[in-house]
Formats: sequence, C-alpha cells, structure tokens
Amino acid sequence: MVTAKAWVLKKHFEGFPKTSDFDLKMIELPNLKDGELLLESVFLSVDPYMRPYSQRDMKEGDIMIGTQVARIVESKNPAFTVGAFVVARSGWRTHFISDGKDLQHFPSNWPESLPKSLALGTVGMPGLTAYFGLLEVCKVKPGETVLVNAAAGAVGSVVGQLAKIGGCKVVGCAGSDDKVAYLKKIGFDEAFNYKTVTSLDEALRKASPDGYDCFFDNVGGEFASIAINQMKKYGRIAVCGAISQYNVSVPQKGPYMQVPMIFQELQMKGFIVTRWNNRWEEGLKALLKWVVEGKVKCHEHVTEGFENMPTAFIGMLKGENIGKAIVKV
Ligand SMILES: NC(=O)C1=CN([C@@H]2O[C@H](COP(=O)(O)OP(=O)(O)OC[C@H]3O[C@@H](n4cnc5c(N)ncnc54)[C@H](OP(=O)(O)O)[C@@H]3O)[C@@H](O)[C@H]2O)C=CC1
Ligand SMILES: CCCCCC(=O)/C=C/[C@H]1[C@H](O)CC(=O)[C@@H]1CCCCCCC(=O)O
Repeated sequence: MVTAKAWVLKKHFEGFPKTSDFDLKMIELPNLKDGELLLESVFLSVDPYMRPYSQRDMKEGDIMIGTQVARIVESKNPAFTVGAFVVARSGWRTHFISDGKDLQHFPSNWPESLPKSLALGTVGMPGLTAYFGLLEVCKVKPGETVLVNAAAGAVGSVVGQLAKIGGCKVVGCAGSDDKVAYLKKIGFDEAFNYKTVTSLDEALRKASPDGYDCFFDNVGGEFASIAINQMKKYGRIAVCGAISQYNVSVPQKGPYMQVPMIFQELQMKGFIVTRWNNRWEEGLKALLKWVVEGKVKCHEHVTEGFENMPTAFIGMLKGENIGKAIVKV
C-alpha cells in the first residue's frame, strides 16, 4: 500500500495566494488493477495559470491542478516499463495511479545528460507557448523588433531567444537587475528593469526609438496600455498572459487601447497554446534541437521538497524565479 501526499486548495485565493490557502493531505492508494500503473512525481511545475484556473474551475478541497515529470514505479500495463519517465497532468501529488491514456512519453532522442525537468519548461508547454505564439500569432519576420515582458521567465526567456534565432531585434523587460543581466547573457539586444525605470514609456522608446513590430505580452494591465502606444504600423500583439491581473481582486479600468489600435492598424490576438495540440511534436522537436545545439539556453529555479509547493508557487507569482519555476520532490 502506498500513501500519496497531495496539496489541496483549502480556501479559494483572495488577492495574492497565501500558504494558509493550501492543505497537505495523505491519500492511501489502492492496489493496481490490470492496465494501470503507479507513478511517483520527480519534478512538479508551478505555473501562473494555476491562479486564474483554480478560481474558474476548482472547488475548495480539490487537489491543485498541475503537471509533473513522473517515474513509473509499478506497471500492470504492457505499454509502460518500470523505471521509465513520462509527463503527466495529475496535479500536486507525490504518487498517483494512471491507466496510461494521458501520459506523454519523452522523445526517444532526449539526451541522457539533459535534465528531464526541462519537459516542464523550455522543452514543454511554456517553450511551445513561445514557439507558437511567435510563429503563428506574432508571425515574426527577420529584421523586426520584438518586445517581451516577464522576459526572464519560462515563456519570456524562450520568446527572446527564438526571436533572435529568427533574425529579430529583441527587447525584454523584467523585475530585477539580476534578471536584466540574465537577459543580456542569453542574447537579448536590450533589457531593462521595469520596476526601477523612472518612466516605462521612455525606457521602451530608448530601447527601440523606431517602435515595435511585435509585442509578446505576458503581463497585460498598465504595462500593455503603455507599450501599445509604441507599436509600429501593422504591428502584432500576442496576448499570451495577464499576470499583473491574476491577483487583483477589483478589476482595473483603462486606459483603453482602441485609438492606437486604429491609428497603427494593429492586430491583437489572445491565444492558448493547446490550440496547436496537433503540432506539439513539431514544436518539441524544434525546441529540443535548439537546446541540444546550445542555441537556446535554459535556466531553472528549483525549490527542493514537495512540502514547499505552495511557497514555490507564491514565490513564482512574486517574481523570485529566473527561468522555469520547478519543484524537485
Ligand atoms: N496563453 C497560453 O497558452 C499560456 C500563457 N502563459 C502565460 O505566460 C505568462 C508567463 O508565464 P511563465 O513564463 O510560465 O511564468 P514566469 O516564469 O514568467 O513567472 C512569472 C513571472 O511573472 C512576472 N510577474 C509577476 N507579477 C507581475 C506583475 N504584476 N507585473 C509584471 N510581471 C509580473 C514575474 O517576473 P518579473 O520579475 O519580471 O516581474 C514572474 O517571475 C503568464 O502570464 C502565463 O499565464 C503561460 C503558458 C501558456
Ligand atoms: C486569464 C488567464 C490566462 C491564463 C493563460 C495561461 O497561463 C494558460 C495556460 C494554459 C496553457 O495554454 C496550456 C495549459 O496547460 C494551461 C492551462 C492548464 C489548465 C489546467 C486544466 C486542469 C488540469 O490540469 O487538470
């Protein structure tokens, strides 16, 4: 008999999540039936979406949603071998039982030396978000100038590097000087700390006096309202996330965006990466190749210990992470 630990949403978040909003539960797992397998989580992901999706889809008492890299510890399913690793979407749990249907295998050419946790970041859902957002929503072209915010995070850091691979000039904004130094290190042309500049408008203008062809927006809110005024004619805005709004209890009002959108004839498009589910193999193959070739650099902010899942989640929302925020069990 295996006892799993699981984090549940004790109380719906009000404003910024608190550790007291979570409860740690013990769950006794039954013996396996034919066709089932027992898995243990090795790495778990903490992602911004958990904040708005918990509000929309979860009840108090539900296990927190989320993705993990897990190892198969017992198998009564011939398609899965004990010891193999998979990516699962089984929430914040140390152990779980699956019938194998929703598990993703690692690509067969995943190098032994490459950390498997990257399947939750650069070579996983966040990397694919950067890939399809740039390619299919921004439709970037060589020579264009791309702006990305939350640039040192899981999605943003890949956006900047892929835009460089695509022959663009890249401007990134992030919330600390260490993050800015990191952005320069991984090849961003311009980077600044949006928390310390005296004027965001001036900082954006200085970084690209001619304006921006593409804006990959992870933040929304006031940042987006200011940046939209510096878009070039026919510019494209990929509305990927709105993290500045996820913990706001009272929805904020304007400034409104219609005037710059009309004058500059902009296109602004929201997207959810799962729209390209049928092309995940293509995206993962490209990302893995760039990572193996060293053309895309990866950084992870690893929190040790399953008991620290809530702290890791809150830390990511506060901006403590450079690169992908991960918990190592
Ligand atoms: N549309 C889609 O399909 C997907 C959308 N997303 C979205 O992409 C965005 C980035 O996600 P991800 O890369 O995983 O997360 P990150 O790794 O970028 O971590 C979140 C970062 O957001 C920044 N942040 C937090 N609060 C604010 C704020 N009030 N204003 C500005 N920045 C803030 C912090 O960086 P800093 O120090 O720079 O403030 C923090 O490190 C999120 O909005 C997420 O919801 C992610 C995956 C898929
Ligand atoms: C206003 C909210 C914007 C949120 C944007 C965002 O971060 C979206 C993330 C999704 C991404 O596109 C694909 C995903 O996996 C994220 C959603 C996950 C939903 C969880 C579903 C429940 C579960 O895991 O059991």
